[in-house]
Amino acid sequence: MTPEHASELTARTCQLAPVVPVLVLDDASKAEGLARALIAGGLPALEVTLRTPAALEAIAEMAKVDGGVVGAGTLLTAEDVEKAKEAGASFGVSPGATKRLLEACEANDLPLLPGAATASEAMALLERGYKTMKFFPAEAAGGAKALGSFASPLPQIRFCPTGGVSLKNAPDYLALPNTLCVGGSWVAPKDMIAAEDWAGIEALAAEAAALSR
Ligand SMILES: O=C(O)C(=O)C[C@H](O)[C@H](O)COP(=O)(O)O
Repeated sequence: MTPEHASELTARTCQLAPVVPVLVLDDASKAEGLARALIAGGLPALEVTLRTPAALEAIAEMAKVDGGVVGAGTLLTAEDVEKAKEAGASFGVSPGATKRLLEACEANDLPLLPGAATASEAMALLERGYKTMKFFPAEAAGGAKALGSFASPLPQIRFCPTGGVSLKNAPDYLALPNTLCVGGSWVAPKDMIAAEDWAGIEALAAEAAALSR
């Protein structure tokens, strides 16, 4: 998969809703209920981070749920890419970008939303053909003000800011010309997942889905 094609596909995924939930699952048995709640609330694109032993099984469970598009987050290695693809991930997300990771995603046809925090990192990805990127760590890297400043010199790049994004500050990012959506974990709190509070999570999702772009 070329970087250009990957960016077209990840841009489409980012445009499904204003927010892409960033999910950390410790128990794969919660995956289906969580996916159904988020999709019912209006957030079909789901990023399951590869930070727990349950993550790959959770991706496989979520991939079976109609109406969703499940991706793998926190991709760090070529092995992560291969396992995520095998589990049924439709896209990948990474906190940064290395040559090996980019090569693995391109070779395994996994559309990647690669992370970038600076103009130089964004330029290096652009040079390779990526035009849709994650701005991470968003708040720590300067927030909406910093991301907005990329729009003039780098107008061809669109971003999904994640890292410290919340319902409160999401509108600042979504108002930017170079932001497609935001990513955040606030819509699926660990305690609500553990309690299987699917109605509560659906309500958080609906609140996020109502954010205007
Ligand atoms: O590791 C990745 O590939 C990521 O996607 C990083 C996550 O987007 C952020 O860690 C989410 O940050 P919070 O929403 O503040 O919890």
